[in-house]
Amino acid sequence: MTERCYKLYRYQIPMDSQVVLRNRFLKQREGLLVQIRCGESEGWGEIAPLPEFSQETLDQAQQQALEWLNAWDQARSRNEKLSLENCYPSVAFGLSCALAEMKNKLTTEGNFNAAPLCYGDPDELYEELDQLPGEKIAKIKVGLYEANRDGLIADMFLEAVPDLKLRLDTNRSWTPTKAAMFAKYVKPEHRTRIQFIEEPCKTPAESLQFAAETGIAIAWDETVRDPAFTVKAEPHVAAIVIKPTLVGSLEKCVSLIEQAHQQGLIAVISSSIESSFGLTQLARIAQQYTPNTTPGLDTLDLMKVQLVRAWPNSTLPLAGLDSEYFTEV
Ligand SMILES: O=C(O)CCC(=O)c1ccccc1C(=O)O
Ligand SMILES: [Mg+2]
Repeated sequence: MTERCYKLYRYQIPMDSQVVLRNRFLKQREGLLVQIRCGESEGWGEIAPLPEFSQETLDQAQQQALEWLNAWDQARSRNEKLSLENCYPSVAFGLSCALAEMKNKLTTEGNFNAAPLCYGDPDELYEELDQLPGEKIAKIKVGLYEANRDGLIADMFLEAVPDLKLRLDTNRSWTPTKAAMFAKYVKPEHRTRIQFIEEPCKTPAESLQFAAETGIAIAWDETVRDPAFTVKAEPHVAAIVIKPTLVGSLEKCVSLIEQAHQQGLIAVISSSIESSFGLTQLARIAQQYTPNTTPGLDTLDLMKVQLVRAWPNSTLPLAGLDSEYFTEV
């Protein structure tokens, strides 16, 4: 009989003091690493509900993960499978990753060419773009300042860097009037190099209307997590953004990716501010399932330390399971 065992490690790491999530500062990032072992095979995953975005709390996720693992152990001893269907998204994602790793279903190669993320200082982005290998693609958070300023900045980048493609993210913050102000400052000949704006307006209908009026492509992010969401090709919709920690199991994410590709849409694997452990696993998922798309994973530098697995070329210190950041559950 194969011996099965599992362990949870809870982590808490300090963040850059500047990180704001919706309405609050995120001073610490907390989550769990899960290890499962079946005989000689071992797999790991990260379960890290994101405050302000996930419905579940970390305590709820931890309890559910323990219950599932216990039930899984029993089910496996009867040679049965146990579904992740009814688990919280963060739990389903972390556990499905651990299972996939254990079964050697996840490639070891990763796509670490994440799109550099810019929160507003253009000079920082110029520097990063200079050093970017391959496709020149960057992401700017907009909707935080005035819409005409956002438009000016986007247009300036597109003018200054002729092979640059931009992703913009408004997080549903513009009214139709503000969205129109933004567009007014982006010259029509530059608009095709906006790969997409994620959720420009407060509602999907307004975002579609904006895209139709301006010819600027959009992408769904928040909308993907709407229980009623289905993948469908619509005019000016270029992409769906998939944040696995907020979406669910690897299988569910892969199904969304396949549906997107069938409909001619880009699927972008993106961060929910996981630790370097989770981010490197997301880079591997991106490499395996969206090999031609730059993932949105440039969030490691919001943290002060990396955990267990290092992101290539990151200068942040790497802490192990025996470090002060971990407690075994
Ligand atoms: O998508 C990316 O490139 C980075 C991740 C990101 O922007 C994000 C990370 C956590 C929560 C929300 C968001 C967002 O898309 O607004
Ligand atoms: Mg977004």
